[in-house]
Amino acid sequence: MVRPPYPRLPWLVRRNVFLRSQQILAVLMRHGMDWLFTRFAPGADESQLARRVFTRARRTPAEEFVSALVELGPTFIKFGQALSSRLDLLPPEYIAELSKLQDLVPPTPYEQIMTVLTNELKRDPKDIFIQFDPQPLASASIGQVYAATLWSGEEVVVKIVRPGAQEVFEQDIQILTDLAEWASNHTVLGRFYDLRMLVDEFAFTVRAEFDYLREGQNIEAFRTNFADDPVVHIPKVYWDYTTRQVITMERFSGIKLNDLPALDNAGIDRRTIAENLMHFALRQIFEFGLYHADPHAGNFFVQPDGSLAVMDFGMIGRLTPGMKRTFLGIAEAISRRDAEILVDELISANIFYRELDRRAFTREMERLFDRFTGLSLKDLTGAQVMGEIMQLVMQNHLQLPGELVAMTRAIIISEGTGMMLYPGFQLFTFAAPYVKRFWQEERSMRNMLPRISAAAMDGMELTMELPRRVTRLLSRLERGQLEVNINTEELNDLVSKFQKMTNRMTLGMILSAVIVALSLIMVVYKPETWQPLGEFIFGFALISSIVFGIWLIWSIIRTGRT
Ligand SMILES: Nc1ncnc2c1ncn2[C@@H]1O[C@H](COP(=O)(O)OP(=O)(O)OP(=O)(O)O)[C@@H](O)[C@H]1O
Repeated sequence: MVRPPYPRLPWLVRRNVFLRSQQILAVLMRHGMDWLFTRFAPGADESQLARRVFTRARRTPAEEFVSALVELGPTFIKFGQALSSRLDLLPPEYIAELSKLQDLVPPTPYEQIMTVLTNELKRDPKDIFIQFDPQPLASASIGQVYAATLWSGEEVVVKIVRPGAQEVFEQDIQILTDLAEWASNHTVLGRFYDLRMLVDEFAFTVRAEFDYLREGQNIEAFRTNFADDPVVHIPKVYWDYTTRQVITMERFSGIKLNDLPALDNAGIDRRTIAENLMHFALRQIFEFGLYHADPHAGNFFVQPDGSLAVMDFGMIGRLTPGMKRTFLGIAEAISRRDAEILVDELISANIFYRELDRRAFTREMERLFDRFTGLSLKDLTGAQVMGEIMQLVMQNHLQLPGELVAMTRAIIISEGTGMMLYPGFQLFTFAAPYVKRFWQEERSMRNMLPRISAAAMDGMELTMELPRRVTRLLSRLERGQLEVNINTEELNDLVSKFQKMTNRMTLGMILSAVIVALSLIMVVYKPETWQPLGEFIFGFALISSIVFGIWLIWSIIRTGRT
């Protein structure tokens, strides 16, 4: 992945960064999270570390983790929210705690927000809005949302970035990046996961959320995709009143999706709402490859006919056709209970891992499928199946691509809301026609032709290149110049073990030599002829040799290399 450049901070800010780093470390330690920084040592494993935390903390480690994030402020709360989607990295109890995180922060005073609005729109807001409610509809970590009315009478919401929020975010990101860098080289967590990539992905997503022009473009893309869909409504963006830090869009009304009593009172069929919600999720993924990555119930207003008005397009996921095929490959492997194919698909999905026992992983997956034997897909929920697969992925220290995990999470959240609305809702049954349509589209001539022609071009290129490459290879082989570079972690481990062994042997030989030399000196020179200084040096050398010798024997016994 390309690392987005982050601005080099001036000296004064760097000083603040230093102070903030100290504060962050202090908070983490106070919440019993020093295990995060446990230095890498062969044999250490996270379950031992987690147990240590259990014995130390009054609350569960997951609760401690979340309260530390809350104490550290908006960037860390957002980081926690991003981590709550990482079903592949964290155990379910952490995901459950992190999902409760809300970034509701005390509102920035109205006057300060108005200054941003005036500076951004370069006009007095009174010239644009006939009415502007000073009480925010919502106050999140990035921006505040206000209800307003344009002079034309159109009802809008105006989202305004909080002044200074991005500076604080950049400062915290620098610290998180430095921590991730250090932890990658020195800690147990860093041994298994690409922490730097995790922070980079997070920084990339949140930076995008600070850019309302981008959010406006996302909304436009969704409006185009769902223009002909009667059950999904996407707000209109007012571009004349939209800048990087201000976005003005159509205001929706309706009943929030999670307000079940209000939905029942209004007599709206809950099953229809659940199906509309899942229809929205599946069309995004299988048809457009562009999806709302945060489809929690609070982001939808239900209309009287059961259709859905969608809000909050800050977090958007994109899927390449390849990623879509991988996802469907995974779904097909699950439906056929074929562990081999499932592992193949996961591995080909560009996952990150440092070490993987593929056979053991496949066996564990087979065991998982055995547990599902006798159950049809109709009896299972997506959350159950994906949750269990993600558990195995986590236990084997695999890190899936962020897009794949975010999409899985989006489906699982929609399924959860669907089941809350209508307990009989079945994801797999409902999704089947969407999947079928996707495959038909995939295998249609229109889609196959470009892929076939690309493959044919690759094949031709290879055929033309092949004789030259084979000749070069053979001539190198004849000259004995063929070099093979092997650079694996295991080999490095082995080399370092050999070095340790050699060092010990050398040290042992030196110690033996010193002890033999000292014994000879004792025999040749009579102790009564010695000066006090000589006695001292002799005694010191003898005691040091004995201590060293004992340490050497003890360290050999400890590591079991006798
Ligand atoms: N188009 C809209 N019509 C009506 N209300 C809206 C609209 N957009 C946003 N809101 C209200 O403002 C709230 C916050 O909006 P939104 O989620 O877009 O802001 P945000 O700053 O991205 O917040 P968060 O960080 O929580 O996602 C929504 O839950 C909703 O109540």
